[in-house]
Amino acid sequence: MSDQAQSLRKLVSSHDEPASQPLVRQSARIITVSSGKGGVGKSNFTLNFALALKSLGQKVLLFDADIGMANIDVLMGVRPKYSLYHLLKGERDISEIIELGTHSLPFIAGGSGMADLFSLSESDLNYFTTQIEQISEEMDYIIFDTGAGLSKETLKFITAADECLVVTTPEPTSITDAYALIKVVHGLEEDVSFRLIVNRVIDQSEARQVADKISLVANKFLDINIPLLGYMSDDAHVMQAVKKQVPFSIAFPGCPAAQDIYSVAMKYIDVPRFQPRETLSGIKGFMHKWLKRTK
Ligand SMILES: Nc1ncnc2c1ncn2[C@@H]1O[C@H](COP(=O)(O)OP(=O)(O)OP(=O)(O)O)[C@@H](O)[C@H]1O
Repeated sequence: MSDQAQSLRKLVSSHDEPASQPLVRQSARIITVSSGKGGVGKSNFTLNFALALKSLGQKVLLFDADIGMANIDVLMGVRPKYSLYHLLKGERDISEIIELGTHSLPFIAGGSGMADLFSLSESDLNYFTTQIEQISEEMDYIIFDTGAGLSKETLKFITAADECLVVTTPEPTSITDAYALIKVVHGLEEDVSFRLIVNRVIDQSEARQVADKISLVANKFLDINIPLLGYMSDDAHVMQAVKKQVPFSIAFPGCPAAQDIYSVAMKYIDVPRFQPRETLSGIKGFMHKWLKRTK
């Protein structure tokens, strides 16, 4: 095993996995978290969802792919030394740009490098692909926090991934925009599956009502099901945690939103996979599709 592969393994290894256990892994599951409308709680959900999965023993890499508004580092109160920019400029390799955030969550800060990602030469793109494929072998999940809306860059990430978790609130504008996102992505790439996260709800039945509305229309016009993965309560602790720059599930572990996020993470890993594992395209499929749309 190369030095780089060894350092990556060390970086992502979870405390409950014995060092001697052989790692027979398939490619990581590639998830994007997105929303039609901005400001619906997508980044807070993504970060705390990744932390919850990690605390459940999963190996997770969080990739801040929100081009204009990368702020995962701000939510954790950390200042990353390196970002994607340094990888793309050939100044650092992939293991060096993976920063450790709250509770040692591995993440790649987006920042200015994200824009460069879309104007790389063929050979630089190949280098980026090889680097990303290398880390994927060490992960269970790679989660991309994408920008909100229908920008070309966001759509490239979503259409290349295995699954998109769509975050919406119960507001009609947010619901309409969530459906618009699903419709556009589905029109571009039918293989992407969707699940819904309804944020800022009073209770489960409100989340169910929102999910039913979206599912009904998606069923009728797109002939697809959009299951509800889970919800997060409207909870003042979220804003307090944002101000403290500590993820809410760590700052206030017993708060309603934190309890909800753990339920979502447990459901995510417990429920039989939405697609059988063998049919997932994994990082190779992701990079193939992503490159196709980037060239
Ligand atoms: N469950 C919640 N309860 C109460 N407030 C919330 C909740 N979720 C999010 N918020 C509030 O919404 C704000 C925006 O959240 P966040 O930055 O996660 O949204 P976003 O969708 O990622 O935004 P952007 O589109 O700018 O990337 C938070 O700072 C917080 O104040």
